[in-house]
Amino acid sequence: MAEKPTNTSVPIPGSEDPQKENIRCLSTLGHFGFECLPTQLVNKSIQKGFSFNILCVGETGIGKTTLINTLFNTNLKETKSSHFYSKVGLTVKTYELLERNIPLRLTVVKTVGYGDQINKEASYQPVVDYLDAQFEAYLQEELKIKRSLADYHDSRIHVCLYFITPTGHSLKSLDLLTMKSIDRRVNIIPLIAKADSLSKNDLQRFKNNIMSELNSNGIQIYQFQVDDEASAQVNSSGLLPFAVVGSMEEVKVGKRMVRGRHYPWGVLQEVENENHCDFVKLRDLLLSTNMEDLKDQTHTQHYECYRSNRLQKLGFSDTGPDNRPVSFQEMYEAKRREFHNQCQKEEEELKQTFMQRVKEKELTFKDAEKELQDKFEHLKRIQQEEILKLEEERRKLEEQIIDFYKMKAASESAQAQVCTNIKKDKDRKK
Ligand SMILES: Nc1nc2c(ncn2[C@@H]2O[C@H](COP(=O)(O)OP(=O)(O)OP(=O)(O)O)[C@@H](O)[C@H]2O)c(=O)[nH]1
Repeated sequence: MAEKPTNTSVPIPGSEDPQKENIRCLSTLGHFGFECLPTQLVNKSIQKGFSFNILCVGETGIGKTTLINTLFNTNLKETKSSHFYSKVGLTVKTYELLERNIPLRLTVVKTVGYGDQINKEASYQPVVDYLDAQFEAYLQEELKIKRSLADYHDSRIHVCLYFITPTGHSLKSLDLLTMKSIDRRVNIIPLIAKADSLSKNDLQRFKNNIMSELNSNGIQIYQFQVDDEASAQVNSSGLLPFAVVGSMEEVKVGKRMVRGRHYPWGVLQEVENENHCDFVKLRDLLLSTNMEDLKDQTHTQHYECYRSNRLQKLGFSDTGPDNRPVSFQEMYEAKRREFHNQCQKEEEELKQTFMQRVKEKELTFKDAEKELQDKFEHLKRIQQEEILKLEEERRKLEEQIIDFYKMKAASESAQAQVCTNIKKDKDRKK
């Protein structure tokens, strides 16, 4: 593309026009040219609207819903969950919020029944699976030929608010297990929930214990961006994890109405008083200064990590076996060849196995045939012997019959002779 001449007036040394020295320079009242780019971006973003996805992980009744309501100063309708679920579940709800004409599509994902089971693996696995499923859905959309990423509802989680039970001691094994398994998948911000139940000294000790446990277990939590002074301080000032108190209850203090928790003994815990808890710091850092960074980190760090692992598992890589960079086309061709060779190899192996089995079967059939033939010959021999025996017996029987008839004839003629002789005797006597 041809470069357009620019309108900048950089004076060339020695070329000052003495006539122009008296020209007045007026600064413009409006904005012109590309200095309007940020305005264009702002207008476009407002038109498009913003979206933010929060995952709240914490035990049942730890104050997840109350804190989200307090953060967004709204009343997101939630049903209370029970302690008797057989496994951990997740509720996903999306709300359309508006603050001074800035639309925000807020998705709140909340654990249900977390920490109520004996099997710890069953408690954190659904969270891990959910995070991966959102990355997978985005990856599938990216890999489509016809992508619609502009209006795609990106459900990847931008931040995980991890609610730590205010025991005052240390983290539970479930906290460590869960955070360890999700820290490469999401930006974790640890919170001490219901911090009003801890004294000031206990709270600071608890915070120190938690941070040293997270460090010693190599758990990576979200690092607030360093180009913002207030955010950068948080990383090293001992403020983390944020001690938060949630409440939507409005109480009159002097002439102003504040949100706070009123106790039976009369003291008031103000939610938005920085001397009472870290709620304001959390809200400022989360919503005012770091929201875009959280989304960036989700895309550039966590999603990128998932994507590269997933593609590597599918056999893709940026370099060949000789460490030479390879293009996607080359990789595709190599994979296709590899697949083709693999198919051929498997086909060959199948053929060999088939031939081997045919040979084996043939041998078995031959053996069986021979066995049958032998049996047949044996039976035939037995049958012939039987026939011969029967023939012999028949012959003997026939001889006996002939003898019998002969004897019968002889006896009949003898009987006839006797009868004749008797008759003759009788006739003679007469
Ligand atoms: N003391 C104290 N109580 C709180 C705080 N936040 C919430 N609660 C109370 O804790 C109870 C449970 O709060 P929810 O916000 O419903 O807790 P949840 O974690 O969303 O509960 P499930 O969704 O049912 O697991 C309610 O009675 C709240 O008023 C807090 O900061 N301090």
